[in-house]
Amino acid sequence: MTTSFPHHVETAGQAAGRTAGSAAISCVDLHYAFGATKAVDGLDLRVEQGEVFGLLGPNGAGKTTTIRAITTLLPVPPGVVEVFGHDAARQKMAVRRLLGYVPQQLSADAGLTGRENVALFARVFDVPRRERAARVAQALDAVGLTDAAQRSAGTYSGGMVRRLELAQALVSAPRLLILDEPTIGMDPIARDSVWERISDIRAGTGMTVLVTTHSMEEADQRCDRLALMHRGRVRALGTPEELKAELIAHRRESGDADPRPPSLEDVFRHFAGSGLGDPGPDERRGEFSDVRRTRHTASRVG
Ligand SMILES: Nc1ncnc2c1ncn2[C@@H]1O[C@H](COP(=O)(O)OP(=O)(O)OP(=O)(O)O)[C@@H](O)[C@H]1O
Repeated sequence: MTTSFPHHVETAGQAAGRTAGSAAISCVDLHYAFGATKAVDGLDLRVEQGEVFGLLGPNGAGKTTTIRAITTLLPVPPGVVEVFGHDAARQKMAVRRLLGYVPQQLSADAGLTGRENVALFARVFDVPRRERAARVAQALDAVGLTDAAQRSAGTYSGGMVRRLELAQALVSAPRLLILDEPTIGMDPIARDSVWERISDIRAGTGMTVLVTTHSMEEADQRCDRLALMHRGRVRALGTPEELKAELIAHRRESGDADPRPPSLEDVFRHFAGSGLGDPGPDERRGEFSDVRRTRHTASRVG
C-alpha cells in the first residue's frame, strides 16, 4: 500500500485545549442509564495514544453506550469523558473533529456511488472545499475502492460496504478511529482485508483505534489491549497475553488444575460468566442486503 494518508492537523484553538501527553480516551466513573436500565455503571477507561484497543463484552454489556458517550452522541457531565484532553461535554465540536466513527448501523447510502458516499462525509465533516476531491480519492484508495468508486454502493459486497464506511470515517483524517463491530457479517478474507487497511493507515499516521468486537480471534490478533465489559463496568483489562496469564494465576490460586493453556474465550467466560463467541450466521461474504439484515438498519437506507 503506497497511499500516504493525511495526518490530522490541529487548529491553534484545538491545540490550546489539549493537555500534553493526554490519553486518546479517558473515562472516569462514567454512568449512563436509559430509564431504569443502567447501561454504563461506573466505567473507568484509559486508551493510550496510538494503540488498538478492544472493548469486549456480552450483548448489553454497555459497549455501544460507552462509544456513544465518547463520540458526544450521548450527554455526559463535564469532567467525565475526555478525548485527547478535550472534554466531551464542554468541547463537543473539538472532540468530533478528532474522531472518525463507524457505527453498527449502516452509514452508507445504497443509492449513491462509493465516491458520492465518501464526498458526503467530507462535506459533513467540514473537510476544506479545496481539499475535498483529493481527500475523497485518498480515502477510497486507502481502502482499495478506487476501481469501484463510480459504482452504486447498492452493488457492493458486504466487505466492500464496510470498507466504504471505513473510507467515510477516514476522510476527515481522524486521530481516533472508533469502530463498532466493524467486521460483523464478513468472511475471514474480507475481515483480514479491513484490518490490513486499518493497519496500513495506522503505520502512516499513528491513529488510535477503539474497536468493539464479538470475535475472540479478532481481539486476540488485532488489539494491543482489551477491556472486558460486563454490566456496564470494566471487569478485566490488559493485553491478550496478560489476560490469559491472569486466568492461569487465578486457576492456580483456586486449585484448578486445568492443564490447557487458556484461550481468550476462557478468559471472558471466567470474567463475564459466559462466552462471547462470534454471532453465528455471519461467516460468509454478504451482499449489501445481507449486511443490512445482520446489522441494525439506518433509516436512510431503503
Ligand atoms: N436507546 C436505548 N433505550 C433503552 N435502553 C437501551 C438503549 N440503548 C441501549 N439500551 C440498553 O442499555 C444496555 C447496554 O446496551 P449497549 O447497546 O450499550 O450494549 P452493548 O454492549 O453494545 O451490546 P451489543 O453487544 O449487543 O451491541 C442494554 O441493556 C440495552 O438494552
